[in-house]
Amino acid sequence: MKMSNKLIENLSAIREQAPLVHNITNFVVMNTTANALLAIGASPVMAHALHEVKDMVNIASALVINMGTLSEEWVESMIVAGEKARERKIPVVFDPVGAGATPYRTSSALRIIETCKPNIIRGNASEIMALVDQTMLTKGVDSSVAADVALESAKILASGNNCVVVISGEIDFITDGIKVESVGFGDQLMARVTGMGCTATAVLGAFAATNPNTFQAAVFGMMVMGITGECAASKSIGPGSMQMHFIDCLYSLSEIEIEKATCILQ
Ligand SMILES: Nc1ncnc2c1ncn2[C@@H]1O[C@H](COP(=O)(O)OP(=O)(O)OP(=O)(O)O)[C@@H](O)[C@H]1O
Ligand SMILES: Cc1ncsc1CCO
Ligand SMILES: [Mg+2]
Repeated sequence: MKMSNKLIENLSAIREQAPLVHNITNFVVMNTTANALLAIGASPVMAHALHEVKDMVNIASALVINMGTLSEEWVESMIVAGEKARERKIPVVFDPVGAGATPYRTSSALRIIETCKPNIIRGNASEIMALVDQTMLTKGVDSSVAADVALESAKILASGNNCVVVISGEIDFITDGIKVESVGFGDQLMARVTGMGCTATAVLGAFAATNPNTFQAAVFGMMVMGITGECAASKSIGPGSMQMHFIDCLYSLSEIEIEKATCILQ
């Protein structure tokens, strides 16, 4: 089967099954990531209370953990939810937002990885490097280096934790420690909208919920992010309209658009 057909099959599975994606995410992106998940055809729920996360994981098809606005109580909820997800064998996707910006973020990210054993870790280059080299500094939540600079760190992180690592940027890299895929779709306006990376992580949750091949789900999720980003940028005059068009393009993304975007890759 052609790669584009497999991607379309994975996207159709999301739209048909509407998997429940449980997000423990940050205050900045709760609304936009819920809208992105709805637009792609998944069913989002945001829930972080310690008293309910186990029960929510119990009915979910994937768990997305994002530490963008972390606090000690939230980290406890993330760990309890992650452990329950492992027990149920549903995919866990982790976004180490701002790892490397403060020691608390870096140590919390490492603790979450250790206990929740995520299937996919998605971050920008600085965040991924900070998880491997603790002297690396991240400028808040933004990367200060290009994605390819973090590739060796991503491989080490993936091999050491038996997971798939995604580095996002102008070019995205996906690795399981041995294989490496790159995704070149996307537009620079994406980096001017807050939470595009968090949206990518949530979208990966929807792909992983409906595709047992985690590596493939990660590649497809990033391809859809990039193709949608290009579609949205072509209709936008700046970050505000970009944010709106991104949701609309995700909703209407068609087989023809996917075929057209990927035909050069066959
Ligand atoms: N210059 C660029 N050209 C093309 N695509 C880009 C560019 N910068 C980012 N992207 C895309 O935007 C999305 C978000 O990636 P980015 O690396 O900016 O995440 P992030 O830094 O974690 O963002 P945030 O913390 O705001 O959520 C990815 O899908 C990525 O491919
Ligand atoms: C800006 C910002 N600060 C904490 S989380 C977040 C959303 C993008 O990562
Ligand atoms: Mg981020």
